[in-house]
Amino acid sequence: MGQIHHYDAVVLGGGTAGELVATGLARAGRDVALVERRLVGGVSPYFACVPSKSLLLSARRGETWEMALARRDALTGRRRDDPAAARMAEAGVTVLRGRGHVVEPGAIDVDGVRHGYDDLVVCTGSEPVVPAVDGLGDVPVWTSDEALSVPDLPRRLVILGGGPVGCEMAQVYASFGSQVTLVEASGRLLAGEAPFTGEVLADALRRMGVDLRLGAAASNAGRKDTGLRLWLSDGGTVDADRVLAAAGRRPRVEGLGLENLGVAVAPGHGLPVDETCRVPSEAGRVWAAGDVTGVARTAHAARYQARVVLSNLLGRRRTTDYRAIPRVVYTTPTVYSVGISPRQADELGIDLCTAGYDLAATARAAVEADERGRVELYADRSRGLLAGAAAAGLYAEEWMSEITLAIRAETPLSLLTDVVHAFPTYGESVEAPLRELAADL
Ligand SMILES: Cc1cc2nc3c(=O)[nH]c(=O)nc-3n(C[C@H](O)[C@H](O)[C@H](O)COP(=O)(O)OP(=O)(O)OC[C@H]3O[C@@H](n4cnc5c(N)ncnc54)[C@H](O)[C@@H]3O)c2cc1C
Ligand SMILES: NC(=O)c1ccc[n+]([C@@H]2O[C@H](COP(=O)([O-])OP(=O)(O)OC[C@H]3O[C@@H](n4cnc5c(N)ncnc54)[C@H](O)[C@@H]3O)[C@@H](O)[C@H]2O)c1
Repeated sequence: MGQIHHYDAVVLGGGTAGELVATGLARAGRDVALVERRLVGGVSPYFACVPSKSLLLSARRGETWEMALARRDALTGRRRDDPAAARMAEAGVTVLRGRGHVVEPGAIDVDGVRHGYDDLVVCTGSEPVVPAVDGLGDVPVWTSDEALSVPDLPRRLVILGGGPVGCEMAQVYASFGSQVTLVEASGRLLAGEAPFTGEVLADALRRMGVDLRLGAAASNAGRKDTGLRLWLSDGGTVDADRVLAAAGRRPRVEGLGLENLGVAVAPGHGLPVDETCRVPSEAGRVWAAGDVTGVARTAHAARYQARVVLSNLLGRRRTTDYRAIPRVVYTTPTVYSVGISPRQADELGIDLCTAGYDLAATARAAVEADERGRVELYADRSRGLLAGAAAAGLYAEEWMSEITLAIRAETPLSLLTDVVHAFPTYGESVEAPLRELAADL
């Protein structure tokens, strides 16, 4: 097998992270190839962030399913990647279509053709986990890929998992008329986040007619004359026409030839990276960014890590700081979490001082005629600084950025309490809890 070209860098995986690294390197004059086996752009524009947010917006506006599909398919470019590939070419990136597999340090095979590189950047993303449920292979199962790309509107949909994907999809499909049952193994929705967020969301979903089965896992599945049946660990059953597996995603590390670089990945974990996003390896310069690292698993975190890799590759040392990466669920109301959660604080033995505020007490809630939601701020008592926050409320994805900045910048509470918010906004809701924390610490 002859080597056809030696690149300064090969980026393996052309999603959110890979595109950013590859274009940045090319624009800086480096000879760079992007290896992509499916669609240039990865999952976000075609199967994840963009279509899910489009459908949620259509649901909120009360559009018909047909209008929502038309909007979704236009925004995703009907899942064609020509524009994204053209952007790469314009930036000077060589796109190598096919499956990449490292054969030895400095050499990668792409569908039978060998290419050389100085730096390798692994940006292969993640893949959905279909839970091990007996009989699930015999019934129609979607992952978010299908739920966000096909035109079907199942009459009865059962969703396995009450994380961000399960909650967003429950709201979408229930809004457009599917009878939705959501099965979540732990006792609440968004199990890793502040408990009130899952409660606010559960209330919103129940009001739309979603049947929530919390604290129950699916144990068996089978076909029925009309559709399928799921048997749950709490003895209950669910009849439906389709299952949507929303039970998490795993970093895509298999089949990449990482063993040929002496890189070991612990089962169920992401590709290990140091604070510069470099993969510890004896075999050359290997970097990683995005879901494959398993760190923060959002598009904005993928872009952040990609910028860190890019900077280091261009000779400007930069390190990551994950203290204030937002985690947002774009339902109505929105759930926004950032920094440390009460559960993480418990696990880490961090003493949190908590102050909260119900959005109903803001003038904005009266104006919007929407009193749902709450904000909670968490300060690290030993440091006297904000360490985390959570909010469930309309537009929280916009008005919580200030708290994100405060956590990242370690802004003193005395200064935060001097910030003036416009009236009438939901943003005013952080003023009272900030004063409370400043008084307590
Ligand atoms: C339903 C859903 C909704 C989401 N909504 C949001 C949201 O609203 N906001 C948000 O911030 N995040 C959201 N996310 C998460 C977000 O989509 C991901 O964090 C982000 O897209 C990860 O980007 P990435 O570059 O790491 O991976 P990807 O975009 O998955 O890119 C990886 C690429 O690598 C390619 N690849 C893999 N292996 C190989 C190989 N061997 N050879 C060649 N190519 C290969 C794949 O084909 C893929 O194109 C959502 C996720 C889902 C599932
Ligand atoms: N808005 C966003 O930023 C956004 C939106 C969607 C997804 N994402 C990303 O995608 C990733 C995957 O999201 P997700 O919601 O699929 O995963 P998740 O891991 O967040 O949640 C999966 C849930 O499924 C439950 N579960 C697992 N097996 C089950 C079973 N057999 N029966 C019932 N419940 C079961 C788990 O208890 C868990 O609560 C997340 O890491 C997230 O960062 C982000």
